[in-house]
Amino acid sequence: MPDITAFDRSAVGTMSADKLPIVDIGAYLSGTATAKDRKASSDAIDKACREYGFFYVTGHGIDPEYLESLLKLGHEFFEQPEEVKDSIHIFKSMDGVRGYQKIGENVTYGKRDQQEALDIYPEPEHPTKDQLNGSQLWPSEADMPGFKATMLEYTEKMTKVGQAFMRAMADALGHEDTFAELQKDNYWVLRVIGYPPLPESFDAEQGVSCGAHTDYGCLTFLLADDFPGSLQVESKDGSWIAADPIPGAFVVNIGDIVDALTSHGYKSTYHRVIHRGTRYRVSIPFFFEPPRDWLVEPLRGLVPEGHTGVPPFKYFDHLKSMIYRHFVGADQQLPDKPNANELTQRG
Ligand SMILES: N=C(N)NCCCC[C@H](N)C(=O)O
Ligand SMILES: O=C(O)CCC(=O)C(=O)O
Ligand SMILES: [Fe+2]
Repeated sequence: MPDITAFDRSAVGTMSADKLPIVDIGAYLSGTATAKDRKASSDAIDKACREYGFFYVTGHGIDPEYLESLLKLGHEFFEQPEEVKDSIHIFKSMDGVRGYQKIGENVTYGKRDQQEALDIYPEPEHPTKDQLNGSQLWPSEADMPGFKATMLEYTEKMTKVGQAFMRAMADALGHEDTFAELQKDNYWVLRVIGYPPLPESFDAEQGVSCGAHTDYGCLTFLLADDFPGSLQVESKDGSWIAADPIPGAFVVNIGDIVDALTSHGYKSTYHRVIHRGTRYRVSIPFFFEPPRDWLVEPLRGLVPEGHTGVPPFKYFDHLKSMIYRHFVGADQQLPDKPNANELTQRG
């Protein structure tokens, strides 16, 4: 069980003046970079993954205007009439999780998040009612022309950036074979989130914009409207660092899978959203994931002496167990995170 009482994650808490590091992935995407360029890049990535698990990424090669247009599409989606959004509500999807969720229907550690959202997953070859195997619900072409094509195109572009990141990590950590497996048939999750501002005086005990959590996959690439202070990252001393957007950069964080693989060497860090003010905020996290049927095993040589590492688990089981506890009405006991504390308990 994760120790979520170690810090007071529900209260607003102390903010830190610390800033997240900036790393450049360009050397892993360009055909002309030298081995020296790649070394500089992978060293910086290694340091950022160990110290923060959260950083800014430049050199990804994705056009800033295109990214702006995606955020605009996100706004347009949430501005649709309630009936349009309801027509693709998750409760209407085959597997209960692909589509729209209203404000308060998302739950993090038992508290309702003050956000609405659209969850998008890869379309299975043969959709069924099995968990995470349904058909994706999309806004109709009449309501939102081009929305589906644009979002799917974005997942393709981001999968390539995620794979470049895996190459940088392989260079930093060794284990080329494992990292080669993490660069093909990658699963992904795309979430479009809308946050109305919290009321002037809100009770954190009743839930914030998004409660503190870690992400479940390999890497999260976040695209978000520029609202300083809204996204906050937990630092080692328990204070919160503002992960304010930087133009042209993604905010990137390590997820549970890379955390487990590296025996917590690369950290999946708790983060949360407390969005205040007067304007509506949209964010679009792209979750870069392992292949669907991947078995996660701690990498040899990275398990601290005297420990056994996180016991092997199936990535997709982890994803399903996390996803199906997210929504109102679901079983709301605290999820068992494979990355939390297990290492020291089993050592
Ligand atoms: N697919 C992902 N990672 N979605 C983001 C999760 C936000 C926290 C979630 N309600 C929780 O309870 O963990
Ligand atoms: O909206 C944000 O800035 C972050 C959202 C997030 O952490 C998530 O959905 O996993
Ligand atoms: Fe997150």
